Amino acid sequence: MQKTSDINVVETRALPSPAALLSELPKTEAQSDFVTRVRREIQRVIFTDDRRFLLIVGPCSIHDLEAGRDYARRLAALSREVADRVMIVMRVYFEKPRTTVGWKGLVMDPHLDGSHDIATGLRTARAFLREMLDLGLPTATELLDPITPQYIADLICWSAIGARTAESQTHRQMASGLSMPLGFKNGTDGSVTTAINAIKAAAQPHTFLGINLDGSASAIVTRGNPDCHVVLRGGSAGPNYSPAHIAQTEQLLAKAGLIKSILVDCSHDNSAKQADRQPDVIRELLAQIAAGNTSIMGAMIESNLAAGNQPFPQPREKLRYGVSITDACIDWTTTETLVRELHAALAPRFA
Ligand SMILES: O=C[C@H](O)[C@H](O)COP(=O)(O)O
Ligand SMILES: C=C(OP(=O)(O)O)C(=O)O
Repeated sequence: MQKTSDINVVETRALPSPAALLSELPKTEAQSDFVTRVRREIQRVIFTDDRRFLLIVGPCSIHDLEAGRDYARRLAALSREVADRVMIVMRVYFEKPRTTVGWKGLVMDPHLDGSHDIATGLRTARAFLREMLDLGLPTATELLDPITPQYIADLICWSAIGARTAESQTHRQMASGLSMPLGFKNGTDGSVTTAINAIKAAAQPHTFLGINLDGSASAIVTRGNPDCHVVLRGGSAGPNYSPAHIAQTEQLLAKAGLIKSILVDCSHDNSAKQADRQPDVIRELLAQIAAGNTSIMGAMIESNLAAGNQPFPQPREKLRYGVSITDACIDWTTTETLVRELHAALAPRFA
């Protein structure tokens, strides 16, 4: 008989079940309380009465755990310093969507060598998230593969669905069952309607295919996630954080019956992938806030210990410490100065 399936499948490798990983690396009561409290605080910043500015900041991707810890310790200290006006959440991104191909993040390839040891990737991600929470640092990530959340989502305070997947029904369904506030990016073509449609879809109940905690194929039945918002990240036509773009997004949100709450990603097409333009984007947002804007509730910045990025793949021992292997970032000193500037500029709001 002719073979009609698995023609292009080389191998299937069994993974530990989510339940096995959760029991190997359980969360403590303190971590659970922290995640619950932070999610509630973020929800209040997005939708109700917490007037702090939500700042999602950190590396484009985590590839070196020691550098990630080094960055996190600095960010935790800075976060305590500005906590009265700025709510800092660290980008702890383990899954990277690619325009064509490239390294897909620590979950998919933790050894950075194309061996794709996903079991180790999931274990590493979970262990690292626990460390972040123990530092008192809220966690943000992009959820890309629809199975990954079963292994790590209990340790995540805020998540993103990226520009390449905001239009995907699979991701909207997944979002409908997630327990944390979540930002949908506008499409890579700049379409904000994509993100708005995603918010509407994710708020509804869904039933879809997934795995349960034991790893068995299951129909997952969700309630709908009411805590989703728009993230403006620019698009193929250029940036979308100008007063005119913000006003247009407010109108689209109002027309859809959604709250006018917008987070601006200062990176990606909002800075033409020139990382050092990100401070200017923050300054423009601050100018709009000073002029009376109330819909901009936060921003995202790609930042690392050192500026820029470095070519990848290349031998691990040749990688420069604290430098991104995905998108370029601003360095720590620039980040620290910018966050303090943001904190100072927000003083009138709390006077
Ligand atoms: O944030 C990361 C990147 O912009 C995204 O993963 C796409 O990267 P690529 O265009 O280099 O594949
Ligand atoms: C991939 C990312 O962003 P976007 O989906 O906006 O390209 C990201 O924030 O890492």
